[in-house]
Amino acid sequence: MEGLDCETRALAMHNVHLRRYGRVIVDDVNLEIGRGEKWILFGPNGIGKSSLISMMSTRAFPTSGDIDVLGRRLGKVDVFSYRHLIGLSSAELSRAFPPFEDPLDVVVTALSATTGRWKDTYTSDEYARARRLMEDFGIAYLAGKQFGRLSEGERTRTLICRALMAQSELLILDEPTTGLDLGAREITIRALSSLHDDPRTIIVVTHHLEEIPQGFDHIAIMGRQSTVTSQPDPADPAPGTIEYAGDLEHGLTAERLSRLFGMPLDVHHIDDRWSAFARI
Ligand SMILES: Nc1ncnc2c1ncn2[C@@H]1O[C@H](COP(=O)(O)OP(=O)(O)OP(=O)(O)O)[C@@H](O)[C@H]1O
Repeated sequence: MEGLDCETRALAMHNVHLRRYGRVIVDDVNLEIGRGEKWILFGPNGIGKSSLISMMSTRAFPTSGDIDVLGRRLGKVDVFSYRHLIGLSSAELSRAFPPFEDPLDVVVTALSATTGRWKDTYTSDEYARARRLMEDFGIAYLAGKQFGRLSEGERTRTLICRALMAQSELLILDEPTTGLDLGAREITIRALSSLHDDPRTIIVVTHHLEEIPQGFDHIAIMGRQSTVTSQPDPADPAPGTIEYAGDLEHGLTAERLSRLFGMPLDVHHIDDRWSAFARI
């Protein structure tokens, strides 16, 4: 692969395709992310963002193409030898925990990359760090409760704390503000904005421009792979691919977003926050 070398590259995808049950979901994705960079992954519903995240986090393998995560080629190196270097927060991951698990343990078990505490033990310093993270995200009160009984917003924030707890080099947060009320959303965006100079590589998936944390200055935008057949088929939509990867300012244009969502949109960037609205 060209571009960044493996020392400076956190992630590289080259001609990546993913097929599920005979249907191509992700088509010809090429993407390079440098170590320490802060990226947004953006695109319409069903375009393949979560599928891409599954591969970036070593939970799924491409049907064809090459993926290098933290310098290891997916499929060539045992993923369990380096998965602890990847912090992940996603709705899918939240289903992996026993319902009676203490949210504090959900956070602290990131250190051993396990989902469910058993014989593993953690130091008081490690628990203190987990509690501090939960305080930062406004969920310190959840310690001692049961993970399975949390609201969607509480679960989401617990998983973000868990992703930050791990000694990871790559952090992937899939829709970290889903289900959060306005206050919780702003606390989360502020906490993520404070990571702008963190040495870790961070990728945040979001649907809403106003949820882009400050300091996240790269964006990968997914769109439908254009086909030679002119008419789009709603029953069998074309697979998703990366149609733009680069800096936010050049990526988030009204013209591109209007085309992507099939409606005239205005894009605003005020006081370091982005937003988009349909043109009336
Ligand atoms: N295991 C699977 N088997 C079959 N189809 C799948 C599978 N996983 C995802 N898909 C399909 O692949 C497409 C992309 O799904 P994916 O969840 O990656 O999209 P997304 O961009 O994350 O969507 P959203 O924004 O709605 O969360 C969808 O059409 C989905 O139905």
